[in-house]
Parts: sequence; C-alpha cells; structure tokens
Amino acid sequence: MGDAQEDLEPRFPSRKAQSMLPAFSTCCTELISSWESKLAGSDGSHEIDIWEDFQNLTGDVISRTSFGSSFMEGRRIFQLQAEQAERIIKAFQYMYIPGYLFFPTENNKRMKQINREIEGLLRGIIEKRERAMENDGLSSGNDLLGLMLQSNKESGTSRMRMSTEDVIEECKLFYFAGMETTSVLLTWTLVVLGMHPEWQDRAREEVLSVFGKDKPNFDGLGRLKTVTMILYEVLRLYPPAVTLNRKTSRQMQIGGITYPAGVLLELPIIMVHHNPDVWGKDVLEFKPERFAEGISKATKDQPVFFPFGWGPRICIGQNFAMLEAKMALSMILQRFEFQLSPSYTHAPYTVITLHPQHGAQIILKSL
Ligand code: HEM
Repeated sequence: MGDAQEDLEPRFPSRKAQSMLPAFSTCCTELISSWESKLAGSDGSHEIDIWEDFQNLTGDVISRTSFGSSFMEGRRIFQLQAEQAERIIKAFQYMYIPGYLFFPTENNKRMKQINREIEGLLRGIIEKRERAMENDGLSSGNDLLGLMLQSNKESGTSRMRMSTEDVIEECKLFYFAGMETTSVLLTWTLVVLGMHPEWQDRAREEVLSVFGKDKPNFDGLGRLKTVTMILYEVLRLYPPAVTLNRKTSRQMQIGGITYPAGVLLELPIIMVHHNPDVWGKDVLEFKPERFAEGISKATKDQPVFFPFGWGPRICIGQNFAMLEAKMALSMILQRFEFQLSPSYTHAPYTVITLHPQHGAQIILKSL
C-alpha cells in the first residue's frame, strides 16, 4: 500500500481531477433527471431521502471514474461492497466472541462469497484492460484503473510495481475511501442548507452568477467562493471520517508521553473540529464566514482542521471529492430549492463514517 500511495499521489492533483469532470457531470445529470421526473408527477414539491440518492450518485461516479467503459461491472462491485460493509458492521457486534469470524454463520459465509465475487470481477476487469493495452496497443484510459496500470507499466520491473493483488486492493479501497465519504459530505451539506435557507440563497446566487443555467465547468467551479466556504464549514462540523487511527511501530514519545510499540492511537478529528478553545464559543454553529479568508486564517495556522487527514497519508482524493461535491451542489442549486422535511430527525451517528441515522429527508421544489 505504501508503494501504491507513492505511485498514485502525484496522479490526483486538481488537473487530474479535472479529467474526471465529464464523469461527474454525466452522473449528476442522471440524478437531476430522476429528481425532475419525481417532481413532474407531483403537486410541485416532492420528499426524497437524499442519503440514498447521494450514495448512488457517488457510487456511480466512482464506478465511472475507476473503470471507465467497464462501468457496469464496476457498479456491481460497488453494490457488493456496500452489502459487505453492512455485513462487517453486523459481524462487529459479535467480535467479543473469540474466533467469531471463522464460525460458519450465514453472515460469515455470505461475506466470504462476496469477497470471492468482488475479486473475480476485479480480476476480470484488470486482465481485460491489460490485454487491451498489450495486444491492441490501446491507451490505458483516463480512469483510475488506467492511471494505476499506466503507472505500473512505467515502473517496469522496479520495486514500485504493483501486483494484480495490489491493484485489486486499491480498487476496493476507492469504494470505501471515495464513495461513502463524498456522499456523507453532500448529504450534510444539503441538510445544513435546508436548516439555513439564507446560505442556500447565497450559494445559489453565486452559482447562477458564475454559470447561469449552463453546465458547470472547471474554471467556474474553481471560482466558487461561497460554495467552498460552505463545504469547509460542513466538513468542520460533520467530518465524514470522524477519527484517524494509528499504531506505534516502535517506542515513541508523543505529547510528552512515552508509548511502547504496538499501541493503538486514535486522533478524533471531530473533537478537534468542535473544540471551543480553538474555534470560539460559537463552535457548534454553522458559520461559513469563518472560512471567508481561507483555511489558514480560519485556523490561525494551527493544524486544527483536517477533514482529509494530515501528513504522509493525507487523502489522495481531496481535489476529486471537492470538485465532485461542487459540481453536484451547483447543478442542484441551479434547478431546485429545498427545505428539511418534517419527517427528518437530526441524528448524526458513526458507522465507520458519519451517517444520518434516520436518513436525510428533504422537500424539493423546482425553481
Ligand atoms: C469528502 C470526501 C473525503 C474525505 C472526507 C476523505 C477523508 C480521508 C481521510 C481523513 C484520509 C486519511 C486516513 C488516515 O490518515 O488514516 C483519507 C485517505 C484516503 N482517501 Fe480520502 N476522503 C474523501 C474522498 C476521497 C476520494 C473521492 C477518494 C478517491 C477517489 C479518496 C481516496 C483516499 C485514499 C486512497 C486514501 C488512503 C491514502 C493512504 O492510505 O495513504 N478519498 N481520506
């Protein structure tokens, strides 16, 4: 994984994320059309659970951007991984029983079966692409799989070269790392903009002044200041990844305390983001204006805002995620206004990432 990280890191700057823009826009257009058809058959407003819709959206984006033309197989893989995540959480409840994962329970058997199916599908996609690159001289393509295989080809026989198993593991990681997190960000953003219509209006005004009703483009997305402030404030209040976990590899001193090797450490991002000593008494309030002059002004140059992690293992998909979120939010604001449904209950809770426990129901209206 370390090598893969070194390999991939330079491949996700914003110019690479830019090449993913057509995939973002195709997937967002599908979502918008499905909302428009729901509204067409209604009396002008319609309740939807954005939690499910955004998971489908970000799953589609990851499928298209990971596997390009093999997008439908990719979609099946990500559906299986979603099922797997739920089953892992179920299994966690019994982890106190030693060796539980080896018991032939229905859940454990299905988890093994899912793993085999995912690996088989991924192996098929990878081999098909490698064959196309070798035999037909086709380019690796501009999707994430293509970037990895191209990078592998360029590393020749060096130790940086990833095995098929490594590539499979990377592809699986994209789902967990890239799909859940971005759908969480979009979900809390709409929830919060439903709670604060004044910020929803300000964001819409900005989007309409930059794009009108046209399809958002890369340059314009980079100029959205209010939208960026809103996304940062949502990432502060509702960081999709609530903690970072580390294990000491050797005896070391941290904050004046000496830890032996093998100690598990947890850095609670969410608690640092909610610390009144850092952010002020209004720490729990949604105030995007904190970020009006950027992150370093908002944090007074302290390392207190790190929704994408920090240091050598910082998220490699942060430009990708921010661009995807800006594209989706802009296209939604161009066409709809929304408010929270009376059936919505505010209950953020952690299932690996920060979910809305009872869904995120909003009432949608066409503009
Ligand atoms: C709002 C969206 C996202 C958030 C909040 C987020 C957050 C994070 C965080 C906190 C880490 C660091 C984990 C650690 O240090 O232990 C991380 C790592 C990672 N992220 Fe993201 N992420 C997001 C989107 C994405 C996307 C879209 C992708 C892929 C396209 C992605 C790929 C990765 C990968 C591969 C790693 C692992 C890097 C490594 O282990 O070295 N992430 N992410």
